[in-house]
Amino acid sequence: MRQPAFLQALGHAWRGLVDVTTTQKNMQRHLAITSVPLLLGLWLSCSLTEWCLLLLTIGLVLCCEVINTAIECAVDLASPEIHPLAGRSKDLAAGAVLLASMIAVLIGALIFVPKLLAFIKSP
Ligand SMILES: Nc1ncnc2c1ncn2[C@@H]1O[C@H](COP(=O)(O)OP(=O)(O)OP(=O)(O)O)[C@@H](O)[C@H]1O
Repeated sequence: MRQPAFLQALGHAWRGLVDVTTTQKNMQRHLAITSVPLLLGLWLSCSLTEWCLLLLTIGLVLCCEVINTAIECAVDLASPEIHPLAGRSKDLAAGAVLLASMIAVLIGALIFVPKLLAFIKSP
């Protein structure tokens, strides 16, 4: 029996997530680093708003990495040989990941540094 179109699309999207997680070292690094703010958030009792901000920024970085990988695949297919535009396209996609990561670090610092300082100063 054929699956409904929505379930099929969900299956394709899930396959993409499994692909990027199992094949991309950078995605594995992002996922490993993600455990740091999650554990800090639990330990330092983040508020609901802070959790929303943390999850949004983590999601932003992970989504950028998925899109970066998709662009790399498409560029490799369209231009397996060296071409300035192919290089530019990959650099731009990687730049998006870097930008999202820098914003994530900044937001993490804004949330956790005051909490850590208060923890250190507390008797
Ligand atoms: N076809 C190409 N033409 C010109 N430059 C390229 C080409 N492919 C890759 N490059 C250059 O090499 C860099 C690294 O590309 P590569 O495909 O190895 O991605 P990567 O950064 O190693 O990503 P990942 O580690 O996620 O696979 C690109 O950012 C780009 O500057």
